[in-house]
Amino acid sequence: MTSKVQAPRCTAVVGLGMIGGSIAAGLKQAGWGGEVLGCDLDPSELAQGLALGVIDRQASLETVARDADLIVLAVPVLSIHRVLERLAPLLAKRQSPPVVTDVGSVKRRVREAVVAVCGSMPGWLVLGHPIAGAERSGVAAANPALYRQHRIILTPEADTSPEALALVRAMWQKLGGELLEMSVERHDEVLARTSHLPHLLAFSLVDTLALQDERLEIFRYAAGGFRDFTRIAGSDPVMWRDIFIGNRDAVLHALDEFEAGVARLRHAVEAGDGEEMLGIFTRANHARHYFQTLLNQSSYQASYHHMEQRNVRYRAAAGGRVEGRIRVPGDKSMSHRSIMLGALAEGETSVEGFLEGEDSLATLQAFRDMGVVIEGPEQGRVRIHGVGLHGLRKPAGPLYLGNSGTGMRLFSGLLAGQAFDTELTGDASLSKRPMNRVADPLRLMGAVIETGDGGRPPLRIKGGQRLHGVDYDMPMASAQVKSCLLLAGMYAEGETRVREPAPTRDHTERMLQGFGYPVSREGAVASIRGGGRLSGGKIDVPADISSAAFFLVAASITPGADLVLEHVGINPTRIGVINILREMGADITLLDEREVGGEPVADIHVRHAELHGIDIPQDQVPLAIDEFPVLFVAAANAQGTTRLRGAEELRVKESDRIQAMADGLTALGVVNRVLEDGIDVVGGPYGGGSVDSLGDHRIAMAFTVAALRATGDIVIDDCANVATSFPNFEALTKQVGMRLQVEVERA
Ligand SMILES: O=C(O)C1=C[C@@H](OP(=O)(O)O)[C@@H](O)[C@H](O)C1
Ligand SMILES: C=C(OP(=O)(O)O)C(=O)O
Repeated sequence: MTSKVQAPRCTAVVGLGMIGGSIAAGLKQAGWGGEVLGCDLDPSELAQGLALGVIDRQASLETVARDADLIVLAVPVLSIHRVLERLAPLLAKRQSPPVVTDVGSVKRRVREAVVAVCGSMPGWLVLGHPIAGAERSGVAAANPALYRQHRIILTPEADTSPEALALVRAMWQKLGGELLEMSVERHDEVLARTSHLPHLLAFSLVDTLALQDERLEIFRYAAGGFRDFTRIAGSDPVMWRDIFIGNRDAVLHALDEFEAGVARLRHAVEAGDGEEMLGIFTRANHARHYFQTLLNQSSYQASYHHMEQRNVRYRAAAGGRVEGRIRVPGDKSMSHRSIMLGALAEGETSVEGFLEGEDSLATLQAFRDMGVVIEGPEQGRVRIHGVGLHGLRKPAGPLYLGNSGTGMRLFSGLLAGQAFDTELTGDASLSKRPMNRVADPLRLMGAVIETGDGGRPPLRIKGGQRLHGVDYDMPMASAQVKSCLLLAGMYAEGETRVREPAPTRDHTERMLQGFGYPVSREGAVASIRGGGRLSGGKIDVPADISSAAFFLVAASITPGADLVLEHVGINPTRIGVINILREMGADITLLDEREVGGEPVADIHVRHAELHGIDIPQDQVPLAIDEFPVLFVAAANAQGTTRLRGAEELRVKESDRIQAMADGLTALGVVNRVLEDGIDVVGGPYGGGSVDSLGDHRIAMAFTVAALRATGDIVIDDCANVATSFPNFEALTKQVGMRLQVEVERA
């Protein structure tokens, strides 16, 4: 309970069934304080509640109205009207009314009942609904843990009293619930879809089968599927009758949507349309997995669903070892591109080594939203049923790209050439990142794009535009901008030419070629002609050198370290981190160099070495752009000063990476000096401390590595986004001997 709210002297539960009983029992068990009264029409329920210790005292409604400071109405929805008719005049006699709340599964109907009795919604009444239940009913089934880690929806009105709301929130928090607030209308729509419709289907399926088979013979054979699907048909019939009467319109609307969906599937089954079935089943399968991980909460999902944020805190204990052989997850840049080109290709594309991180999963989901059938991912394997360059369908809503700058910038190019309008959105971090770098050149090509304030997301892209090739000089060295324009170039008339001020990663060019789409390169210019086609094939995504970088530095700075990183992509436009570390004195050897699907790959052997500070060569900056956070940690462990210049791009990544790293290093006692386009880091011993990753995955991982040589533990806040690029980071750190503990707390 929050410290401001005083627990009431007397809490009353009116309606002592399973739901009300669980509230009473939970409050008593959690030490809510004061007396807990039970009130029910059925004297045997009350007697049982008393015998079981669920309540302290049985009470009439008159006693409740006189004594209670908090009243929970846990009666069926259609009985609320009747209870209020008796309760309201009794409460009117009190000087200050108690706080009243309810637990009904439909809210509009309850509000109507309140208004009918009281004339308007009183400020002391807070409507609520715990999303928890069980098939058993009656106080004997009361479970004090029923609400723990379950969602509790409150639907306060504009004039609900803040004190009343705070008390009801405190009660649910005491019971372990997780609170959400929304409007009455939204609640009823959401619940119609997520709860009422599935119950309706379960009741109906069991009833239909039971009627067909009077001796219920069929149920003897009913296996897991039937059992799982129909479990909820065992729920309380009276409660559910009330819910369907109470939420009639929203339920009918949900049922209409469902019938349309069933009709589509029926048609596919009738026509033997395997492709359509696969589409429906893979989308459903994915949605189901996604839903299951929702409660585990990554920030991607939390911000999309406007859920209570959690702070994932890393506690990296000082010291540790770095040894063994590991394979870090698949390359993020290539994973995004494999889905994009696979979806736009003709024929199937199978991908291995796909990064199952949130950024690339957001890209995958966006194509599903545009009608592309994608099987997997399962252990890095994905099969994409390409629809061709003109086969995408208009998505039903905005495409949500989470934390991913690459996603948003590459999508803007390929969507500028589609026949339909789209909107691209992202999380809080992505919503602050500059998008004019793609919107401006795309407009030169004839695209129509609106950005949010200051050239930030969301991006609204108008479809049906005729694009034409341009000759574009990029003002910054950005592979995302280059890739965006090359993708748009496939839809443009004539040739699109992009000149880069310094070489940047060339995965788009390589992969386009691999899909049979010609791209030419003369010096600093990459060019493409519109009107070609992509043909699907196989893609092997190597391990991501940007993820390997954390372990390259970890091993380099840790005495005795000896580590092999397997199957890492060593594309020359990505190996700045190796070049820079070697120049600092690192002991890094490439083993078994080979080419896999058009990309060079090697196992990387790295051992501890004494590092020394250097002036980082400017031509290496774009080739190591994502690796600087952890390179600064290498610098903190080197003899002398390491100087970085020409890296202003670091200021517009998931965080301002120059400032975020400088602040964290300073907190540990590492001397540094910040410049507009870089930083000086002075090597030397440093301590532990608290740092904020600012929700930036690479800052979080960099400070985890720093702990290997710190004299105290490093605590890092806001680390959920590590899952965007490196979902098994924690497991791999443990595997090599680092000492990372992950804690999750409600923010
Ligand atoms: O094209 C890509 O896949 C990427 C390009 C780089 O961004 P910029 O193009 O902004 O430099 C990099 O920081 C990002 O992580 C991935
Ligand atoms: C900058 C990065 O990614 P993005 O731009 O795709 O968000 C990164 O992964 O470091």
